[in-house]
Amino acid sequence: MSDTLKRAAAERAAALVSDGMRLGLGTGSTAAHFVAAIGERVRGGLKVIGVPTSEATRQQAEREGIPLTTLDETPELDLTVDGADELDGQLRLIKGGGGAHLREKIVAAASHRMIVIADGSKHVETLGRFPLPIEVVPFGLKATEIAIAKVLKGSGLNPDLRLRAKDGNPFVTDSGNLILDAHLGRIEKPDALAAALNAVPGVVEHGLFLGLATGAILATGEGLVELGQV
Ligand SMILES: O=C(CO)[C@H](O)[C@H](O)COP(=O)(O)O
Repeated sequence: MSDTLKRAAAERAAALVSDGMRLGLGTGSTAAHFVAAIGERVRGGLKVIGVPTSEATRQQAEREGIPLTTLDETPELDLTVDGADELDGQLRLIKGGGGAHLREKIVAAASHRMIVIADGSKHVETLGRFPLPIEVVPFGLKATEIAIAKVLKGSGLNPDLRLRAKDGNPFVTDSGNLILDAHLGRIEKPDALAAALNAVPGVVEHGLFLGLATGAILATGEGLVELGQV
């Protein structure tokens, strides 16, 4: 997706923000355009507070001069704007390509509205082409991996799990955990899979976001397309 399209979706989302809003600030290259657009509006006098979904977003928001808070101080948010790796027609998402899905999901769940900003190519018929990120605690990694593989097999899915790496080392999340990326191809029953993964000890959070997004702004070559309530 070109940066211009990402920015267009982000700027449309930023236009939905008004004074006094408590915002969840997403993570990733598309969300970064939203944070930049909000920063510009804050410098122009907009009064908002934000909860960042990652350390990277926190640093960007601080540079932009966006006042920040935490979910401990502000447990209820008006609007979260975040990117996604995939979304389907029911606004079900795969997130976590940037490894931030644990905080992203907590922040989205604390928000009255969650708007996804993404390019049109992320809109799919069936989720699963993008590998599903599963965040696990480092303790007992092998046992947890075996348990997840059993769940995948039991769900009729290929248990192709790969430990995410960065610069030759295991990728470590902001919360000190590891990520197993599940290369599934198609997820026909996301609700059942989400429930089964949630039941595995050692799984902290997976990247299936079900019933959280309330709207989406998709940037396509032909312009912006809106899904759900925007
Ligand atoms: O879930 C995410 C990070 O954990 C991102 O929102 C997702 O990876 C999309 O990123 P980008 O906008 O860079 O394509």
